[in-house]
Amino acid sequence: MHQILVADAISADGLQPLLEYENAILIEKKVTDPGVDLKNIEALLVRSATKVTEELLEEMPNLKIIARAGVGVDNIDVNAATRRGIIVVNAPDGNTISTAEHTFAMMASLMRKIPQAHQSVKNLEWKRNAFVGQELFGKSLGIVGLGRIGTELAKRAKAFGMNIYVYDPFLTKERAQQLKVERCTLDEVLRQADIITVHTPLTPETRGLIDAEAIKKTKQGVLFLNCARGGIIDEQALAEYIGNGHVGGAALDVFAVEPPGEHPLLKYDNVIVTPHLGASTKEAQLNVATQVAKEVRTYFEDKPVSNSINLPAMSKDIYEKIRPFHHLSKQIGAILSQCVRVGVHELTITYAGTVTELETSYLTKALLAGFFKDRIDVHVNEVNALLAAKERGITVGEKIAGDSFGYANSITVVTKMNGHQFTIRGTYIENYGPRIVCLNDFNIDFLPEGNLLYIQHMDRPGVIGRVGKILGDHSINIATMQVGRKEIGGEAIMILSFDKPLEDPALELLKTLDDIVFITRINL
Ligand SMILES: NC(=O)C1=CN([C@@H]2O[C@H](COP(=O)(O)OP(=O)(O)OC[C@H]3O[C@@H](n4cnc5c(N)ncnc54)[C@H](O)[C@@H]3O)[C@@H](O)[C@H]2O)C=CC1
Ligand SMILES: O=C(O)C(=O)COP(=O)(O)O
Repeated sequence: MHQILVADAISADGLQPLLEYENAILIEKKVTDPGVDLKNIEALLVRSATKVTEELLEEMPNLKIIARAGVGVDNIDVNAATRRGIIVVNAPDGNTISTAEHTFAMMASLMRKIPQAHQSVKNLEWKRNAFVGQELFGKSLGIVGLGRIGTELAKRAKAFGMNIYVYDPFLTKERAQQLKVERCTLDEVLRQADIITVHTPLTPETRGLIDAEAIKKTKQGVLFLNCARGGIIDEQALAEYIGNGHVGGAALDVFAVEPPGEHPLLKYDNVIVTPHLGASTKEAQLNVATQVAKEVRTYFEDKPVSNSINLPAMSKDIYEKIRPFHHLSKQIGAILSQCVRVGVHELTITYAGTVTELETSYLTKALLAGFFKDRIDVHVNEVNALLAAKERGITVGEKIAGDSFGYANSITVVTKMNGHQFTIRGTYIENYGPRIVCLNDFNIDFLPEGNLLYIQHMDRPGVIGRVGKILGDHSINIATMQVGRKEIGGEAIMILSFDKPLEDPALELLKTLDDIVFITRINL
């Protein structure tokens, strides 16, 4: 049973895919609640409230997947999760419309002083002259970050007759033309806009993007909106420029520290605020909860997740195509690891034939995961495989080649260690399955599954018979046997498979046989 901790307020309706999943138990508690057995939790579902720190991950050794029911993952230490092989997924588009609408509502409220007027009437006042506002029509809106939310906001602002100036280093000219927005530098946005709104993620690059220097460049009376993340606009600088009258007001849904407590910005009448409500609609919460619940279930059903922050995205169709090669790559890695029981410093993986049409970097990671499994005590998967290799000083190279050795496809790994090298090649044959077709430069053909024995021996009469006798004496039934050699009388290999694992006594006796050069069990 997979234990899933729902640590923040996530829509119960949206969690249906997990509630209906017979292999999961849902625990709705905060990570700090007494009695939560963090050690056994395999999936953690959060919004922005729970801070998923390295310290928390330390306490969760069985955690496999963190699902963020929303967009921003700045509350999650993604690097620490990646190092531990924990997949991080989010729900990137479930709350786009809600957040764009909220930003628009904040902008309109700020321009027409609705919250202040509302409070005044509630206070039994009727001050019509105190709340004279401004029209949105004809004003310049500066958007910093034209992603999903920025784009939806731009469309709505266009409909209200606003002129849109955008700063987004990743925005192409074509996209800007299509959306009828003006592509600018940050300085141009700062100088031209009547209202400036930020819609970037919070990253080291965007933290303090709008600081005192930036605010100094804006028009007198400019208005600021932040419905993205606290900290993108420097709060101290904003408070200073509202205080000196240069900035005409601000609408804030987010703060650097939430809740903000006694914050200097809260004392100004021309600052309107909401408690991080951008995504708080029934629709958005249902969307994001459903998205992450499906992702977690998909993960536990051993299928590819779609919205991972630390894994490549893959559609179901692509996954179906890559699946046999993914399995083959893992098996190649595992065979390699069991054949080469010394430290390696280089792995070069060459893909040829039909497999090159697929995402080979994903296969490389799977191969490394197979290689590190049972070799190191850290759980290695596609998420942290490259990091694990780097940390251990293993250079991983990936090549695409034209020659697939007569097969429709091939994956060849050349491993280098202490002046030696070891080569393994596999292929996937449609309607037949995965095959290892070369091992240590010997051509061979075996199915990479089950309990195998790899023997390298001198090609002399009687060797196979003596091996068979020892196995027979130990009541070990040989299921399959493949042999290969380079030349008559030279070295040869045999790969045997058994119905059950080969026990030590038989292996030790086999090692004593003359003409055996190398022998190792391979358990897959
Ligand atoms: N208030 C709330 O409840 C919500 C807040 N958010 C916040 O809004 C942010 C944006 O969400 P989406 O639009 O869905 O993300 P997105 O990834 O679609 O868009 C982000 C945009 O920012 C741009 N960008 C990145 N670095 C930049 C930089 N240095 N300068 C200018 N532009 C830069 C990117 O090119 C991209 O176009 C999220 O990261 C999240 O923090 C999201 C949902 C709800
Ligand atoms: O999706 C986001 O990035 C948000 O900021 C929404 O946060 P929330 O899930 O409402 O805590």
